[in-house]
Amino acid sequence: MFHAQIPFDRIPHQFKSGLLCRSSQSEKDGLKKADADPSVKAVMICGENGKFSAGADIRGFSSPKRHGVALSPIVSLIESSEKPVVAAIEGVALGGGLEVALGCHYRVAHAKARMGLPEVTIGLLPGAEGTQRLPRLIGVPAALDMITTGKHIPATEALKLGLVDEIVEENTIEAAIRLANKVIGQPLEPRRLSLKPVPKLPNMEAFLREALVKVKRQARGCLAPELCVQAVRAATERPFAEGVRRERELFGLLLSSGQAQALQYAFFAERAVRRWAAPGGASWSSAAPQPVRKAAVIGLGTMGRGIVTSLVKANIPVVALEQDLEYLNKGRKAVMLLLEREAMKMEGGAQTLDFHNPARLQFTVDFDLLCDVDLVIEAVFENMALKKEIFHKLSKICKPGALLCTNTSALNIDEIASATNRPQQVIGTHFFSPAHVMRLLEIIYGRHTSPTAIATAMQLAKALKKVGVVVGNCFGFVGNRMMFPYVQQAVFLLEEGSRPEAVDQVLEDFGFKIGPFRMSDLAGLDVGWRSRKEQGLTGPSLAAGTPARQRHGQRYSPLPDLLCEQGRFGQKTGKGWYQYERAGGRTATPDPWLHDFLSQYRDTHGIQSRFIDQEEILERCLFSLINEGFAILAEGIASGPEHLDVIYINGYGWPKHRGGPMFYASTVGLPRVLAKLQKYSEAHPDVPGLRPNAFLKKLVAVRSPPLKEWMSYLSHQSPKL
Ligand SMILES: CCCCCCCC(=O)CC(=O)SCCNC(=O)CCNC(=O)[C@H](O)C(C)(C)COP(=O)(O)OP(=O)(O)OC[C@H]1O[C@@H](n2cnc3c(N)ncnc32)[C@H](O)[C@@H]1OP(=O)(O)O
Ligand SMILES: NC(=O)C1=CN([C@@H]2O[C@H](COP(=O)(O)OP(=O)(O)OC[C@H]3O[C@@H](n4cnc5c(N)ncnc54)[C@H](O)[C@@H]3O)[C@@H](O)[C@H]2O)C=CC1
Repeated sequence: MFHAQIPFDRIPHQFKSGLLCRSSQSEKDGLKKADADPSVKAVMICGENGKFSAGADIRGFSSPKRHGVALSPIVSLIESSEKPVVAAIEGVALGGGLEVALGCHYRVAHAKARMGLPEVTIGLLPGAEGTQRLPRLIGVPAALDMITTGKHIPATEALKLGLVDEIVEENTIEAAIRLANKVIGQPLEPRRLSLKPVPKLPNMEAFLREALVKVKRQARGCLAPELCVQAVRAATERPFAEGVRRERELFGLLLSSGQAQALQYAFFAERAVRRWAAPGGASWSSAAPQPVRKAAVIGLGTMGRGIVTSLVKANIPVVALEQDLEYLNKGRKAVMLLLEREAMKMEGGAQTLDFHNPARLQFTVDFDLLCDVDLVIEAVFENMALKKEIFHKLSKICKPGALLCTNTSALNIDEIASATNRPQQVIGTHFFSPAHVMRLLEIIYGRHTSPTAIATAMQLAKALKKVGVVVGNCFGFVGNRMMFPYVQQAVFLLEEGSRPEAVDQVLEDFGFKIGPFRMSDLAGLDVGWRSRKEQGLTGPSLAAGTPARQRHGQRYSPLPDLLCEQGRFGQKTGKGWYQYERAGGRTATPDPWLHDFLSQYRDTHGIQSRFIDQEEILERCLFSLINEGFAILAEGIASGPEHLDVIYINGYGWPKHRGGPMFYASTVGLPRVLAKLQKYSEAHPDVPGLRPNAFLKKLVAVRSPPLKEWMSYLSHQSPKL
């Protein structure tokens, strides 16, 4: 028996999963030796440290020195061996790792192992013949599903699909050796996947056509899923060797598309933001979280019900509190409905949801029941006075160590904390709607927030399977602050001659899941209206004689206020920027009433309507958002551009294959972003959001360094960090 280990010479620090090395020379030599040695009757391939392989080192793909795909010859060599080769899969077999296993004649997996071809998620396709072998082994529908989604499947599912021959609860390597000994002398031809035909489907052509349509619709401009379908199609239409040539061609296309780079940047950015840093030098490496054994949520409206659902799913006992019995019953029904749906989705899986047990989920109107919780998340109306009243109460009732979190979307964390006797334990945990679905958790520290509180909130994000991003305190924090100028531009474009459907189309074509007007209709126009009234920008507190389209000397559009005054709150009222089939309807159709309203508005204010092209729509919306991003970086509200990008990808539907707004700016080129902002700012001098930020100008002046170097060009260490 010869035992080959996948070489692990490029293991990133603190990472125990093996990554394939570029040449894999030692493995190649070992296999050749085993084949030539008559005393070796069979070969077993396994990984190190309980992991088969997580595939190639992703950092290697962006390296200019990288040439071609070096793994295919090894996979072919394994497959063509005259002696049976058995893969012993423990931990993970992902990407190139699974492709190696597909080259083996037999596969044994540990029951806890996971397998997948995640290349699509980093903008690639399985480039070591995986798109050709997998359909031959498990059939086109299952292979397409794995290859186009990149999902990791558990060993039990792999066994059902026929991806592995055997699963074991205990020693995988011994089981693989046992199997290898058993099959010595048996013919290998039927086990060589490259020689097998792809199992036929009665309607293959129609199936592939439909798969392509579905994948394209979901991909929103991301190329990799579409090219994955094309590669699998090649497996169904061409002999193996030609299919491999096509796979290689498509792999090359993706590698040079720019999207792969953006997706790989996003992969590492998501991991980089875990290493948070805050004022006074506190950071992820020094601060330890407190355990959260029991939590409470106050307010069971849109956000609270999703937050409760998230906590229950993470197995954290919850007390859910409302202001009165009527709201409580409404909230309880909504939470139960969400949990029942979640339980249905989890049916058949290893985990179950225990939410009928009052020890796990309790509904109440009694604040005294919060006396023993470790953490409270407040999600009541966005009103400072109300929040302060609640936090004051909490600081009296909750035990001394309890963390007090607010889900405010924009309000000042320090002011909320000032109502308590423990400002060091007050922190913003900004969930995104729907809170049980969206992955982002923006974590906002105030002036007094302790490192332990930040570490605990980050730990909570992890427990909820969310991406926590730590940011500083300012109006709107990072995500909403960048969103304000974006939405503002969208509305200004309507004033100047565009229509909601035209603006949304451009941004949806760019890859956003939903354009700004459809988004406002979904979220409810009344939310922003209430906030503007509180800020004195509209409503009864607006000083008499204030010009309709100006506030504090800056351009202001009263259009959203006017819609709200007409009772047009969006989907909930059946009318907003669009019309809907009924109140609560979801299908947006352009509304002739709105078009007339816009023309009358322009006439009233003497605005000359003009045609606005797609380029201007895109640039004014995106570049104003990016410009705000530079301001946020310069003020030290976020530690780096990666934070802004992770926030936008996970909380605002920014297309991941464009890497986030700041990465996108770097691909467009900072000089171009600056020049365009200058141009638009000259045309609209009363719009501060278009005035190029000083940090952007500075970066251009120093010849636009790569994104990872930007922060080193900030002249001062920001007071926030
Ligand atoms: C021969 C060369 C050319 C061949 C070309 C043929 C085509 C290919 O071969 C194609 C490929 O394989 S592409 C790579 C496919 N594999 C993947 O996408 C796996 C990505 N990783 C994961 O899913 C999780 O990290 C995983 C499930 C593995 C582990 O999750 P955890 O939650 O336990 O850990 P993480 O926090 O995600 O990761 C720990 C550290 O490792 C870094 N890392 C993970 N996967 C990496 C990878 N594939 N390449 C480079 N670095 C990787 C990760 O960034 C993190 O680093 P630190 O933040 O510094 O700790
Ligand atoms: N709706 C959204 O998309 C997002 C909202 N947020 C923020 O989350 C918070 C909640 O927003 P929504 O859930 O949309 O509001 P909502 O209006 O849907 O729900 C608020 C709930 O709080 C309850 N409440 C009010 N006073 C209370 C009290 N004294 N004690 C207990 N419960 C009380 C209300 O009865 C209501 O059910 C706000 O601060 C908002 O800015 C944050 C992210 C997104």
